[in-house]
Amino acid sequence: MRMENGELRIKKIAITGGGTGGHLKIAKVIKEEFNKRGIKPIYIGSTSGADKAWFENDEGFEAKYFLPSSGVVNKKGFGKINSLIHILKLSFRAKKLLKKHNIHAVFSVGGYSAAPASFAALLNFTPLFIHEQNAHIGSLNKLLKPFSKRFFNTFFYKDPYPVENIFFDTARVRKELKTIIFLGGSQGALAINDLATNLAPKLKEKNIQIIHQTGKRDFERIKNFYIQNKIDAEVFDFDPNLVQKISKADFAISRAGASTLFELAANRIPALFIPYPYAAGDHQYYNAKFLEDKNAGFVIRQDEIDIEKIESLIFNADLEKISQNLAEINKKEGAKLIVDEILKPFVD
Ligand SMILES: CC(=O)N[C@H]1[C@@H](OP(=O)(O)OP(=O)(O)OC[C@H]2O[C@@H](n3ccc(=O)[nH]c3=O)[C@H](O)[C@@H]2O)O[C@H](CO)[C@@H](O)[C@@H]1O
Repeated sequence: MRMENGELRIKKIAITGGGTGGHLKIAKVIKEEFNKRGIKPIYIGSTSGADKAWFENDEGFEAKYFLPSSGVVNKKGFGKINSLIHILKLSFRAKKLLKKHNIHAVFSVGGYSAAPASFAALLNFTPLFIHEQNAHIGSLNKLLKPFSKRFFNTFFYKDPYPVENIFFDTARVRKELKTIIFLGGSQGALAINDLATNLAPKLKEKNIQIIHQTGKRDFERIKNFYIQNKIDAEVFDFDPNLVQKISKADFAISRAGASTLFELAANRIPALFIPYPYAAGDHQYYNAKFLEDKNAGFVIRQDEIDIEKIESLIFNADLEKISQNLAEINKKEGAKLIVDEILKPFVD
């Protein structure tokens, strides 16, 4: 396992977890950092959620496994007990996979999809590294935290949040509002879509360009709205190259999922966050509050949306000041630091 002649000889890593885009994005960025170092990790995710869609055809992994794991948090009574037994069985399956690939470290991004391989790591005495994305610790991460070798988090421990370097490389200080972008997170958000359509006439009047990510469910409705109202807008459901859209904009109105939030911060684009109200522990609100407290963004709860107030905020915000303050929120090389830490025992 040790390094010989300055070279890392054995480095077998498993990445686990997913469910939604926010978790999967971390898994992807970390995988790419391992790939840069000539390491192809294995991936252990779930058949539920978006894991397969993101990684099934990803050649950056040596092998991919999708186990039938699902959440236990919202279940009660026998349902909960059955789910726990099911996870235990899957953990033994994952344990065999870790053995088969001779895995030296497991990196988890959390979520139900991470449960089997994380428990398997503990059963095998394999070091477990956890990345918690949010300002409120998820239930699986809370349970596993005391057993983890390292627990990464930007809000509590100031670890840089791993985002693709391109968000930093295309960053610029915003000074004037010419283009606005609406973002609903990996699945889109009806509340953000409705807010956008309410603001659109005023934005048109002020000659402000609109970019709008709708999510799949609401794409047709929103596209038709802009056509019917003769408002020019760049509308899309999901674009894997989101940075290209964000970097063109001068202000964002967005859900407060952690990956989106730190990508926006890296690009130094001022944002108004409308947190998803049902996120566990209200974590999207606390994610956004972290920025607002540093004068690096705004947060308004979904049930407190007031169009006039929001118009006034958008048109009067000191974009330059916020954009400058955003420089302190996230630092480049978040993925590099995590991978360095995971590989540390194998480097002299
Ligand atoms: C409802 C809910 O609980 N959502 C959680 C979920 O959010 P969600 O899955 O929406 O995740 P985030 O907002 O954190 O990230 C979305 C990711 O998808 C990417 N993207 C999005 C749109 C697009 O068109 N193209 C694209 O590539 C973004 O660049 C970003 O990297 O995981 C996050 C990370 O744990 C949490 O903070 C969120 O609270």
